[in-house]
Parts: sequence; C-alpha cells; structure tokens
Amino acid sequence: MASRTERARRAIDAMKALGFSKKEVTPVLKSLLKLFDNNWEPIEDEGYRALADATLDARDRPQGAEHGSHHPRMVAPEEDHYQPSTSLVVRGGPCDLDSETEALRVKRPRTSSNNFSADHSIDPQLSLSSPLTAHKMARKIVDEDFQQAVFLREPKPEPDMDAAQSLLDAQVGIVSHMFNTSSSGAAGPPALRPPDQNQTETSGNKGRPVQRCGTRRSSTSFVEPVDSMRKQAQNRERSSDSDHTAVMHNTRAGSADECTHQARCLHTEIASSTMGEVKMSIKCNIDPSKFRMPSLEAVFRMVEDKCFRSYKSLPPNFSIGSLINEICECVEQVGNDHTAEYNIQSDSFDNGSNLQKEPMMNGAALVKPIAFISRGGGKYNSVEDSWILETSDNDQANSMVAQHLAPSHLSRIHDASDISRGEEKVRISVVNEFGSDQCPSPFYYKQRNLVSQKTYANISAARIGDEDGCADCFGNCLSAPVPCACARETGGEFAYTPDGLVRAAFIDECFSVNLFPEKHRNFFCKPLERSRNEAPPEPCRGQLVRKVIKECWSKCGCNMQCGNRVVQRGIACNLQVFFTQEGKGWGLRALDELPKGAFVCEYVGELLTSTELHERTSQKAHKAGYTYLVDLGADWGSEGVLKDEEALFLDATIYGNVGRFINHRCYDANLVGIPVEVETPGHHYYHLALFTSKKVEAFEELTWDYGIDFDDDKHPGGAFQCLCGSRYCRGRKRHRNRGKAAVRVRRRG
Ligand SMILES: C[S@@+](CC[C@H](N)C(=O)[O-])C[C@H]1O[C@@H](n2cnc3c(N)ncnc32)[C@H](O)[C@@H]1O
Repeated sequence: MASRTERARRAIDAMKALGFSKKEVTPVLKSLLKLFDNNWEPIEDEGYRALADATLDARDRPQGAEHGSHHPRMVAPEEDHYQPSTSLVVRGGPCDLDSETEALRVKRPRTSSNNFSADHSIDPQLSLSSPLTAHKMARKIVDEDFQQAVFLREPKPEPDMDAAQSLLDAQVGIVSHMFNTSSSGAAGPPALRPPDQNQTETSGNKGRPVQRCGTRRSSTSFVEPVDSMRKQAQNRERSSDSDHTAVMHNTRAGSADECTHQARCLHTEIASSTMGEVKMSIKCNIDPSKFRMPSLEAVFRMVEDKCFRSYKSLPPNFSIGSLINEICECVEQVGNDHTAEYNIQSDSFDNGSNLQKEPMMNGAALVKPIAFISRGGGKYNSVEDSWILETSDNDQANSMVAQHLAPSHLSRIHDASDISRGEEKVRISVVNEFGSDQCPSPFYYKQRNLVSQKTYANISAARIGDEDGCADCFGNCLSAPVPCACARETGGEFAYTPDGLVRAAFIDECFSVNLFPEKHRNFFCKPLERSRNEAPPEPCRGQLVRKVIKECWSKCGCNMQCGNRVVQRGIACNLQVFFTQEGKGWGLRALDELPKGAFVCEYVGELLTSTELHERTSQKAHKAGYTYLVDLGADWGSEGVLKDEEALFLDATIYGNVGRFINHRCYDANLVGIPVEVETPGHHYYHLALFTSKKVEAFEELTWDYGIDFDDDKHPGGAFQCLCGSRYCRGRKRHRNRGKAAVRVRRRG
C-alpha cells in the first residue's frame, strides 16, 4: 500500500497533467480527504475524477471559463463560418420552443489553453435576429411539420416480454396521444394537446382503441374502388401500348426511372392533368411466360402481409388502400407547396408531349421508398442531390443512404413497445410515466448513418487497403497471441476487453480529453477555405486530437464475433426512451445496470457536409427542429486546406436512432462519445459511439455532455435552459451568477 505522501504526490501529478497547479490542488485534496475520512479510494477512482471536479469547482472562475465543452456537440445550423472542430453542439428544438432561446450561437475555439475569455464568436449576421424571431420562426415551421398525425401505439403484449416490458404495459396502457398543430410546453415535444374523444378509433378486428396524435386533413384525393382499379389494370394489361409513361392528356409528369437495378420496379411515374387528376404508375419487371394478371385486392393483401412482417407492427387499420390515400394526400400537399425546395417541376403545364424525364425529386421519394430504401446494394444516381445506398462488403458495418425526405413526410407512427421498429437487435420501449399527452416527435428510425452522395466521406470497401485491416486473422482477434494491425490505432493494444467493454484507462483518457480539451488540442490545420467567400477565412484555432477506436471489419479475416467489433454489432443493452421529470423532454435510460466502458449506442443521423447543412438549414422547411445536430469536425489528421465539404455533421432530425434522445449533462455525464472507425480509414468520417464513463445503475438516465457553453451572453438566444441537475451545471451557475436569459453553445476546436 502506498504511503499517504506517495498517494498525495500521485494525485497532484495526475492533476498537473490536467493543468492544475499543486497550489490549487493541495487544499482541495485536503478537504476531500477530510470529507472522505481519509479514504483515498473515492478520490483516486475514475482517474481522480472527484478531485478534478472539486478542483474545478474550487476555482469558481468567472463565467466564460473553458471547461466542460466536450468534443461532441450539437450545432447551430445557421452557422456557416465553419471551423474544423471536434465538438458537437445542440440547438434548442421542439422540446424548448417556448423558452425563446431557439437560435444557438457558436463561439470559436480558444487559441490558448489558459485563455478563458470568449475570444471569438460567430458572425452575428448568421444568427437569427432575435430569440423571439427565432422562436416564432421555429414555432411556425414546427407547426407545419407536425400537421400530420403521429401515432404512439399500444405495445403488443407478447409471451416473451420481460418484466420491464410488463411494466411498460402497465405504464403506457392503451396509449393514445394527440398532436395539435400549436406547440406548447417548454420541455416536451411540440404540438401536443389532450386526447380528443372524437378522434378515438376502434381498431378494426383487433378491437383496440387507438387515438391519433394529431389532426388530420381531409383528403381531397381519391382512391378508386378496388374493382375499378382492377379493371384499369386489366385494361392496361390488354393495351398494346408499351410506352413506359402513363401519361394523361394535357399532363405534366415526373418519373423515377431507377428503382435500383436489383429491384423489380423499373420506374415510378407521376402525372397530373389540368382536370385536377394525378396519376401515378409503377412499372415492374416480370417474367411474362409465367405471369397471369392478379387481382389488385390479392396484391394489396400480400403487400400488407409483407409490411406487417417487415415492420412487425402497423396501425390496426393499416391497408394499402389507405396508404395510397396517404400518397395522394402527400402529392397534393407537396404539389401545392410551390416554395418547397424539393418540388422541382416548373409550374407550367405542357400538353403531354414535353414530358419531364428527370425524376421528380420528392415525387420519386414519395412513391418509391419501399423499393428504394429497403433493397440494399443499389445506387440511385440519376438525381444529383439524391442519397445513395452505398454498396457494402459488410452488411453490418456500413452506413445506409437514402433520399432526403422533407420533415413534413416524417414517419407518423411510433411503436411504444419498440421505437426502432425491429431495426435494433433489442426492443427499445417508450414510456411516459407522468401520463401527459405526449409522444416523441416523428422521425425515421435508422440503425446506421445515412450518407449523401456529395459527402466527402467516401465510404466504400474499395478505398480500404489491406493494410487497414487484418486479412490474415481468424476467429477472434482478441485471442490472438499478438494484437493485429487493427490495434495499431490504439497503441498496439485493443481498446476493448474480452468482455466487450472499453478498457477503463482508455475511457478515462477520453473523458479527460473531453473535460480538459485545452490540454489536449494539438493539431492546427491551415486556414479554412470557405465555399462562399462572404467573409475572409479565419485562421484555424486547432482541433482536438481525439482518441479513436479502430474496429475490425469486412476486409479483416476475423468473424463478426471478434472482440474488436463492438459498435458495428449494434446496441446490445436494454434501453428505454422515457419522459423526463425535470422538463428536458424525452430521455434515454438503461433497464439494467451497466458497467463502466459498456457500449450504449451510436449517435446516428444523416451525414452532411457543412455546405449541405447550410443548404438544408437555409431552407424554410428545415429551419426548425434542429435539436439533433452533431458536429463531427473535419479531418484532424489532414494538414491541407480544409474545404467546407470536408467538415461533417450528423443530423438526426429526420433519420436517427435512439442516440437522439440522450440529454445533456454538464461535466459528470455518465456517457462519453468516442470516435470509432469501421469502414473508413483516417480521421475524417467515423462513428460517434457512446460508452458508459462509469458504472450506471438500472433506470438511471443516460447523459452526455454536449459541450455547451451557457455563459456566452454575447449572442441572445441559444440552446436551452440547462436542467441537468449536475452539481457542476454550467447553466445553473450562469443563472445563479448572472441571472441572464441568453445562452449559447460553444464551439470546440
Ligand atoms: C438531442 S435532444 C435530446 C432529446 C430531447 N430531450 C427530446 O425530447 O427529443 C436535445 C434537446 O433536448 C433538450 N435537453 C437536452 N438536455 C437538456 C438539459 N440538460 N436541460 C434541458 N433541456 C435539455 C433540449 O431541448 C435540447 O435541445
């Protein structure tokens, strides 16, 4: 056992490494020893975390101090003065619409580790003019986005349900919530209103009452009776006209000719007439030698069965007929919105001779998502801005890509028994123990990131050289006598233990990098070249060089059970989305105790370049709801001039996984974000994986420090009023010390 003096010396050395002087540490150490009855363990635990926390607290430094902004952070979308960064910034969103702190401001990273002043701030012109304006704008747009109903479905009792699931049943009961189109509540999802008896439905043959979470517009479209459709189909069958267009007289039309080469669907088309009719057609490839025209009824029944099997659960009264009705509604809505950026057709009608052969961006997305998204391996290249499903050598590991859908077309169904709708290996339930009429805002659950065609992160197996993997390995790399090449990134030792946990020392280092980034930043790139030269490029303030885990992947010889493949195997712990009591909206928790270093989930979203982000957020339709942006930074390994498109962001607003529900906690969050490389070498694109930074109790909320600086009051508006409850809460201190309403997000570099 080391002596007291030796232990004190070690503690002071550890603190020195983090930038504390002996002078400031010594009195804190003495107080802690007194507090813990001369017990050193709580002080030495987790790399002297308690000591570091207490020393920080003791500093009681002025607002604007550096600490606490971690590399993962969420982003103010208006920001286009991009500086490569390794932080993530959260922007106030649906959950805090009433707080009038909608627009975030981003502060530049510091140049000096000891400079705690707000040395740089974002161009005020990039910000919304006032928090109130921002708030109103956000409110308006979110209202628009939530015009459509959202269903939170009753969980289906199943024989294999565990105790937690039973609990969920008891808590959720027959869930029935109603979204209103006006937002309310500072902390909850937007647009909520109490259930309305009039909108209660009894679910067809299952007899379960389900209330809709929202108002529904009456449809002005129509769906023809099945008989009539059948006749039409038969007529088409008889028709000798093999022209692939289904054009009505005096029409304009759009088509989507490339429903992936693997799919049977050759293309979909949409055409409208001046008579106010819209016709959509789907052309399929069949083998004529065997084919006999089926009844549409039989086809619909089969599709319904398939949907049910694929998506595990569907609204009780789901039918292809109603789906077609929905499509008609969407056609009308999109077609009527002439300002929508995704509506690329000209307003002039032609007489049919001038058919627009280019796919109609959103029309295509609307009529072919099933063929388009679910059939892997295809490329949809004909629309320049489309999203590509990259071919992958590794089904498990790679990111998915899909067309971008406007928020107004978000999935309107949440399954309370599993919000992932079967995408994850484990069910992720949703509970609201406070009985309020709320359910999470609509989004598409995706297990993997979606990557745009333009995105600089070129994710393809061909780009990975053999030297980036361990082709000669077999079985489990962790059992090999000598660590393979995949351990090179982590200093020749795998980051994971045989139990699948990140090594404690590795976690501590990552946590320390996040906690004291100014002590670790050591990479400076050349000035950033902006795509639009509205302002002179500013000098790079350096980026945090972060610890990275490199996992084995499909070019490696090992198998999927290899101990160096944790993140790519997906979520393994039992998680639950729950409504927080403190007013933070929805949060995430684990149903079981988790040891330190356990993988919880990845932060999944659409991978965007800063240019794409700017394009997206400058669109009226996308302005609001950007609560879920994460800044991945630019390539911190590159010494070249970084372009805007080399800076990457994850946007989980429309597509995301359960990571989007993780709330912020200042300093002592129980999760830490670690970059994990799977399919790309280098430090540009990576998976942002969240691991426990300490032991987490069952049902304890999982939190992550977004790296928000709540002290920047130069810019009004900002993130949200922090309700994290941490003893070290930066937001609370700010309120206590200054009592000002403005908050901001700090950009880390
Ligand atoms: C990534 S989302 C987290 C999930 C979110 N609570 C929800 O209901 O969807 C970030 C948003 O959650 C809310 N939030 C997260 N952490 C918070 C905190 N510590 N205090 C208050 N609100 C918080 C804020 O509205 C923030 O913009």
